[in-house]
Amino acid sequence: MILQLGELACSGVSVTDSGALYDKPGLELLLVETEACRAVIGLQGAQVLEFQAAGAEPLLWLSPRAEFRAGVSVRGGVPVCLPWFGINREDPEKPKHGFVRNHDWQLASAQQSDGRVMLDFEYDHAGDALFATPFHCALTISLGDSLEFSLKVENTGEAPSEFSWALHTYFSVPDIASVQVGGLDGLSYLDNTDGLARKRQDGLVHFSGEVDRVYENCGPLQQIFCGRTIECRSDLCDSVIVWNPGAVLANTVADIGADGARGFVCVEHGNAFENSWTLTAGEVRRAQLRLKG
Ligand SMILES: O=P(O)(O)OC[C@H]1O[C@H](O)[C@H](O)[C@@H](O)[C@@H]1O
Repeated sequence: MILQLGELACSGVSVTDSGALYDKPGLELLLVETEACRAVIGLQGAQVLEFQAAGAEPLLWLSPRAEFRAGVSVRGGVPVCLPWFGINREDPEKPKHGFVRNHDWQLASAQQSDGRVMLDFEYDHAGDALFATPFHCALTISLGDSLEFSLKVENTGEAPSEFSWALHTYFSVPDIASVQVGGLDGLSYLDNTDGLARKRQDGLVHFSGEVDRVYENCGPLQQIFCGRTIECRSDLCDSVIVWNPGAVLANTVADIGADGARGFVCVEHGNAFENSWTLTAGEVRRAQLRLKG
């Protein structure tokens, strides 16, 4: 069953829009305000835009230059990249990071229990020229003292198909120059700033300019050290992508800007490249992510 927003009757959750919250009309949003947290979620892309647990700093970065327009991904929060991550390997002309981040999802349910708000979003793709395989995906977003995601993807077509994806989290940090990312030591990664050359991570990840790396076959825990420690715990997310454009590249991106890159680090969880999922006809796969800090 799909909820019409007007029927939403979950305590702590209200319907608003980007005009009311950011003075930039264009997108419908949900505002979650409970004793445990405050969060903003866009119907477009089922994208969490803000999350702040009670007594903690804001977890996510939302660009002050973000656009709120139908069909355009909002810069910040947690965009969902799917059914392919990054540049489409068969046709680089196709939109980067797939298309589900640029379309409205359906809200299937909203409930509050044990102090957490749970929002169930669904997205159905019929199969088209962009991606021939029809699929169904469901994303449960759980909001309490942590921000949690549970993603399910189902191949509803009649032939096997490859899916790659990521929860592309923008974490808010005071200054990228002093950020370090842990939990990736000893892993090999594909360096997207060097033609996807395969390299090996030695110790913590540091930032002194553009960093764009895909780590494969990762463990379940990464940490972001940025004055506080943010913990990312995942289940069945074998790829971790670490990205910051650095000031030079950021200056060429309208919705970031040269000074914007200082304030965030992307540590993205999913399954891409070698870890992409091949789903047979009717097959369902799931993955989880929990963010706390
Ligand atoms: O600008 P977008 O399409 O949202 O992509 C933003 C970034 O996402 C990922 O982290 C990729 O690894 C980067 O190469 C890309 O630039």
